[in-house]
Amino acid sequence: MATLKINQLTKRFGNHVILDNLTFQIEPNKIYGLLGQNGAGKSTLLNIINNRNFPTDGEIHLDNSTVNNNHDALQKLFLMSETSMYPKRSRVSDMFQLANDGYGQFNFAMAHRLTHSFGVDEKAHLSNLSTGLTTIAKLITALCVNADFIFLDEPTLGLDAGHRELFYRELMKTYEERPRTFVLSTHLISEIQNLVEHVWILDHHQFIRNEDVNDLLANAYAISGPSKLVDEYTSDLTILDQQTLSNIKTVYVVQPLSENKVIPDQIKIEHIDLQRAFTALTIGKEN
Ligand SMILES: Nc1ncnc2c1ncn2[C@@H]1O[C@H](COP(=O)(O)OP(=O)(O)OP(=O)(O)O)[C@@H](O)[C@H]1O
Repeated sequence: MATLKINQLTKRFGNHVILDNLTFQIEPNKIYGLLGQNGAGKSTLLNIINNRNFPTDGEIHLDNSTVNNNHDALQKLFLMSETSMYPKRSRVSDMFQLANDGYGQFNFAMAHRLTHSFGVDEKAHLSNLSTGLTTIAKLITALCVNADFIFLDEPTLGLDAGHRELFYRELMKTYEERPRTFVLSTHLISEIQNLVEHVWILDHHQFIRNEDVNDLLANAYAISGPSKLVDEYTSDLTILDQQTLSNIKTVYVVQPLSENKVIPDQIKIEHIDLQRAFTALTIGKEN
């Protein structure tokens, strides 16, 4: 299966740079997380990759063919986003039919099963659905469409905890049955930590991280203890974020720690999760 290659992609709105010279690959059969604060440029990036917006500079290739306005290449890509692409009077079943018309081999059996599990009426008009049910209808379409690269922009918008859990389970199930690539852009980072294999963290127009989640987390630490000892122990590290409570200081780092350095008894070093690492890497370093 082909690899998507994004080469020196820049996007400006007027004089405002949104994406600055991004080069990266999206490989087959992998689940990615695209993370970034509000306004970082995640939707813009996904829209450009999916030919719904155009880059100021740069190119996107599926192996050796350009994706821009290339029907065959675009047939392998599907974007589920907040923006509705459907006529107002569409029913849920029309979404499935359109996905079948556009991509072929829509998995209707799975879609019927999922509408039942999520409690969505296939005959319902989209305009009558709540925010959460609209998201569910779009998600079911995305999970059942016949595409090799599926991009989910805010896939859990308006979903309650039970439905989010059901979605994560169904995503894993269909991924195991028919591996393909999923890219999830979401703010619910803790919830996708165990789902995604690789993350891109978009900050200040560029990827500040483009790596496997396990590698990132293997080097993501909270180091705490008496302030003076923490300062001494971390003097050669890049502190991304810190908190002090009474005399106890906690600092956050995302980098390998030297194995040769003696850890004082009063210093505690713990691994942190993806949400905490993300906050340290983005918001933390600004404070
Ligand atoms: N058509 C447009 N014209 C001008 N500016 C735009 C346009 N679309 C997006 N922007 C700006 O580009 C920036 C990135 O927006 P984008 O929606 O891609 O961010 P995001 O990371 O998806 O944000 P969020 O997490 O809040 O959804 C924002 O500052 C936004 O205001």
